[in-house]
Amino acid sequence: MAITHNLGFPRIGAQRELKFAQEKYWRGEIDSTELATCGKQLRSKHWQQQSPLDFLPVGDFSFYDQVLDMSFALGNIPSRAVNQNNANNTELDTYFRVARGRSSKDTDNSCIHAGEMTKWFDTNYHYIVPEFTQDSTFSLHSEKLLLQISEAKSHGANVKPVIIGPVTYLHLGKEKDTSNKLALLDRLLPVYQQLLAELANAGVEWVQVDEPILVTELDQEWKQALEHSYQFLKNSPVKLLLATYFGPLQDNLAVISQLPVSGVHLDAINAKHEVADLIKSLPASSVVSLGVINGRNIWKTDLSTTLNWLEPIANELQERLWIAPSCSLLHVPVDLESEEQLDPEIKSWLAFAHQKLDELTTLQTALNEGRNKVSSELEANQTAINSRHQSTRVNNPVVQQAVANITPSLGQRQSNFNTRSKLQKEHIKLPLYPTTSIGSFPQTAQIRAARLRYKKDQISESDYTLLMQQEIQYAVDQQEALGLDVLVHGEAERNDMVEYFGEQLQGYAFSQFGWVQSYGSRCVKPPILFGDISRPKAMTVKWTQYAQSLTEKPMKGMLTGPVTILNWSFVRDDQPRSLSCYQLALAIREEVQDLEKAGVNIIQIDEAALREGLPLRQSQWQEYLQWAIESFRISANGVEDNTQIHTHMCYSEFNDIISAIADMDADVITIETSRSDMELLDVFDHFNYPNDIGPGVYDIHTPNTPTQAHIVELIEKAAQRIPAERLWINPDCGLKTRQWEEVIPALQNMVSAAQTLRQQKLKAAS
Ligand SMILES: CN1c2c(nc(N)[nH]c2=O)NC[C@@H]1CNc1ccc(C(=O)N[C@@H](CCC(=O)N[C@@H](CCC(=O)N[C@@H](CCC(=O)O)C(=O)O)C(=O)O)C(=O)O)cc1
Ligand SMILES: N[C@@H](CCS)C(=O)O
Ligand SMILES: [Zn+2]
Repeated sequence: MAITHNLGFPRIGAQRELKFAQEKYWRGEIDSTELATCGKQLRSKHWQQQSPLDFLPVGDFSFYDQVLDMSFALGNIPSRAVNQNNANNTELDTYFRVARGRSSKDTDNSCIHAGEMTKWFDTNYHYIVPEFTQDSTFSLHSEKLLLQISEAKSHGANVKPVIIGPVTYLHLGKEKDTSNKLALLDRLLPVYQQLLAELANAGVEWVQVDEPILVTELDQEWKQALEHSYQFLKNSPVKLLLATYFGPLQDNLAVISQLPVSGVHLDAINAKHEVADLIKSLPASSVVSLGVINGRNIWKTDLSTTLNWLEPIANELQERLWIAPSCSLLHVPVDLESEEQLDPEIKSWLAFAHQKLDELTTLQTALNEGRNKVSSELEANQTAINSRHQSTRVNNPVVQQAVANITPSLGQRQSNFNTRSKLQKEHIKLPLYPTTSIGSFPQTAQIRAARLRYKKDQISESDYTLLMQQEIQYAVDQQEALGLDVLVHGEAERNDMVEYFGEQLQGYAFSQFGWVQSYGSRCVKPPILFGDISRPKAMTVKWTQYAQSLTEKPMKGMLTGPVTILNWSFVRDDQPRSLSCYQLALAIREEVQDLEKAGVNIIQIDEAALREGLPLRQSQWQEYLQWAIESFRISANGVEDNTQIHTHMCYSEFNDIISAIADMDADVITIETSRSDMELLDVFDHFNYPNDIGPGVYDIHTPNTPTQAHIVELIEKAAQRIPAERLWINPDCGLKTRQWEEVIPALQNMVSAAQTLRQQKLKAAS
């Protein structure tokens, strides 16, 4: 008898109800009761939808982030966020203050900095990093989880709370002083023990304890921490299902098999080859939960092939076999049925969260009652799988041939950087410390509303073009007035830096409602890469040309690079990622060349997700970097020497991959550095990185205006590491999430900082 369960359900809501409620609360348009009601309704709806499963997840809902929720449950709240001055301060306000730097009640815009945010393993979800000091203490605050357990039970459900395990929790966090966070483990474990006791009191039988760090390379001390922790929790009054996901266990399989837990969940999509060894290594009483439905993509599961593999395992394990998606469904959209505009053939190949759970229950019925009980479901599934395999829309021989014809020369510039740099200086006249921005300007409600009207056919294409041109004109005027040196068109016409390109490339499909949470209330709608990629026509040229027509200053063309498009799309599972990336590289190369032909002298190719896309295990980095860097080079290097190629990356910890970054050979790289006080530049200095660098001089994630003096200070620090002649001045990242009222004074200070430094340099020279 196989048992079904789910590791987590998307909480944002099929219509992004949670996002809209969060943002209304932050704007003061609804109160905390209304926000709580929205949360309760969503949870209730989601449990209802998961009701065919044997165990429902509880604790996967969050008003911002599940890691932050864990910090609150463990009483690990940064003291700066606890506002003692405000008697009306609620826990919700404190919570949002940690998440966002301020809460809806902080009308004074007080400068409490938000908790650091970083990506959740190799996904596009971002969590709030727990903070530790040597004085950190922990205390249990389980009220919210207990309340949700009783809510779930009122649905008559078998509940399975989901918590982040103690070792992963510590591993994910950051020491804010010189302490060693592992030393905190013994303070943390009693709180976990207390939590498990409270869950038992609430009638819980199983608790899912997530320890995804088990799919990463772990030092001996972290392996020991796992052993120590689960020995400590061994006599807990609930059964523990230790959940790992996102990859194989490799040498950690030996660790996990020694842990005294009642069950283990393995990602059987990415670690199918480890299933037999895991079963062998676990005690005969242990539950084996297999993640057999891919929780990271949107493709239908091949149910018959899965059953061929799973049936013997089910026979062997009997009631010890649990089946589930490979990981939480947080990373996929909610419901395919909402999609009305997807091509029916492509739609028939897809499964979102709802459909994945349907697949799971079909597998369960087939295993427990025989395939003939679900013969029509299996037949329909097989038809869809065959249709995808055989579709002529997937394969494009011309594209396949073009990839086969790739030679190293495609990734080579004509001359080396020194020669190019001289030519570019003659061609594009720029002052010392040239100022620029990263590309996007505020995506105002007006811009989004215009796009929505266009998508709903309420305005014509020409009206929409006109509206976007007005936005471009506005952005250009502002930049002229500010005195920036290299201008951008502002990206008003782009819904998202990846989806926008997906919408225009052949081989991509895109959804209407396929939203996935990226952080807090912010969502992305990853385009669906289903076939060979080609570019039917130019994608950005007319907007850039229009922008250039409005100014004498150089206008930077703005593209997203192949690696970032790949990493932030739902990708094919029928060919290696590297192959899809090369196809994207060829398409972007054509766009770069068209921009150059149209007279655009500076072209930025954003690779925001190149560093982020590194595999979880360092042993796989080289292989990834080889094809990723080559793809970037293919996209960028088909231009004349006097065309200047820029790239941009927001997450700029380059210590381990600086030679790969240098191999990209972009003429200019703009990076995020302001919060590190320019220390992230050390590695460029030590490596003698040869090309130009624009270290971000202010953090775009906060509404605070950087002062001119602070920017000057940062640039001076940068100039201690990189020769001034090779420095550019720009913000850390794009400005799409900011408002014009914030952008203007910040850029004013940035431009005047550059002017001050130029004058200082002149004086010093005379
Ligand atoms: C740099 N980042 C990105 C990542 N991944 C990407 N694919 N793209 C990125 O930029 N990963 C790492 C980071 C994550 N950061 C962000 C930052 C900001 C957002 C964000 O603002 N998301 C928006 C949605 C953006 C979008 O696609 N907008 C569309 C649709 C707009 C919309 O919702 N329209 C409403 C009506 C609105 C109105 O009337 O005013 C509707 O359709 O109902 C568009 O502009 O057309 C968000 O709101 O969450 C994401 C990740
Ligand atoms: N050109 C993009 C890069 C973001 S990482 C922007 O400015 O938004
Ligand atoms: Zn960026």
